[in-house]
Amino acid sequence: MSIDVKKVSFCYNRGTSLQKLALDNVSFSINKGEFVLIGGEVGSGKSTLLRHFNGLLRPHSGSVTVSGINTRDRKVRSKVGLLMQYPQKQLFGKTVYEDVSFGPSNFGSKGEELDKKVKDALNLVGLSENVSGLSPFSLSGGQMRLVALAGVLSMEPDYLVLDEPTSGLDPDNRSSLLSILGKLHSSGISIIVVSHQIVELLPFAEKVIILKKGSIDFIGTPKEYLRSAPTSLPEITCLMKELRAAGFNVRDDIYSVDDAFLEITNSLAEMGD
Ligand SMILES: Nc1ncnc2c1ncn2[C@@H]1O[C@H](COP(=O)(O)OP(=O)(O)OP(=O)(O)O)[C@@H](O)[C@H]1O
Repeated sequence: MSIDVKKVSFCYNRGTSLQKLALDNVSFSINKGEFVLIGGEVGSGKSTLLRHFNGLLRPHSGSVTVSGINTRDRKVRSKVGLLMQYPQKQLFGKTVYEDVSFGPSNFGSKGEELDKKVKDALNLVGLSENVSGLSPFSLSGGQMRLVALAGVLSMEPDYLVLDEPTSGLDPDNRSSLLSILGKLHSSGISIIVVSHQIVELLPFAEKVIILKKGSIDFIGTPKEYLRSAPTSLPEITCLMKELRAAGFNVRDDIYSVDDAFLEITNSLAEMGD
C-alpha cells in the first residue's frame, strides 16, 4: 500500500504562449503510514504536486497511483483527503454537521452510521459534538480549520494531505494542530504536509522531499535533510550541537525548546549522580 508517483510531468497552459512546466519528471513513493514533509521555495511545484495525490490534477506524462489505483479513477478521492491552504474556504454548510457529513453522505452513508462518522471525526480533531448544530462560520478561525479537517477525516482516508496547515495560526492553535497531526499519524494514517516551515514539523516526519523548479532536489530522512541543509538548522539545534561538541552528554537531533529543556535537565541529573 503506497502512493507511487512515477515520472510525473505537468504543465500549466499547455500548448499556449503561457506554457509553464510545473513538475518535471518527478518520481518517489510514500508508504502507507508514513509522515512526509514536502518543502521547497516559492513556485517550486509543491501545491501542483499535492493536487496530483487525489486526482484534482492529472499528470501530462507519467502516473500517480494510490494503493494501486490510478488517480484518474475517482475512487482515489475517498482514500486521499486533501486539506487546502485556507481550509475555511472549503466550508459551505449551514451547520458543522452538514459540512462534516458531506463526504460520507455522498458515498452513501446515512442515519446512525453517518452520525457516528461525524462524531468520530469531530472527536479526532478535539471538537465537541455540541458544535454540530452551529454554523461553521460562527466559530473562530482555528475552529473553522478543525471543522474543515473533520470534514476530510469523516471520509476515513488512508492518506491525509495538508497544504500549509499551520500558516496564519497563533502559537496555541498551531501546537494543538501539530499534536492532532501527531495523534492521527500514531493511529496509522499517512500524513503528507506541504510547508514553507518544515523545520517545526521535522520531529514528526519520516521522509522529507524538497522540490526545486519542479524537480526533486532532495529526498531522505529528516536527519539526512538536516545534514544536507545545515544553514536551515533551528537555533536550538545549533545550541545542542555546541553543547555536545563541548562534551555534554546530550542528543543533538533536538528541534524544540521543550525537548532541549528535557534533554539538558536529564544530562545535568546524570552528571549529579
Ligand atoms: N493556475 C496556474 N496557471 C499557470 N501557472 C501556474 C498556475 N499555478 C501555478 N503555476 C506556476 O507553476 C509553478 C509551480 O507552482 P506551485 O503553486 O505548484 O508552486 P508552490 O511551490 O506550491 O508555490 P508556493 O510556495 O507559492 O505555494 C509556478 O511557477 C507557478 O507560477
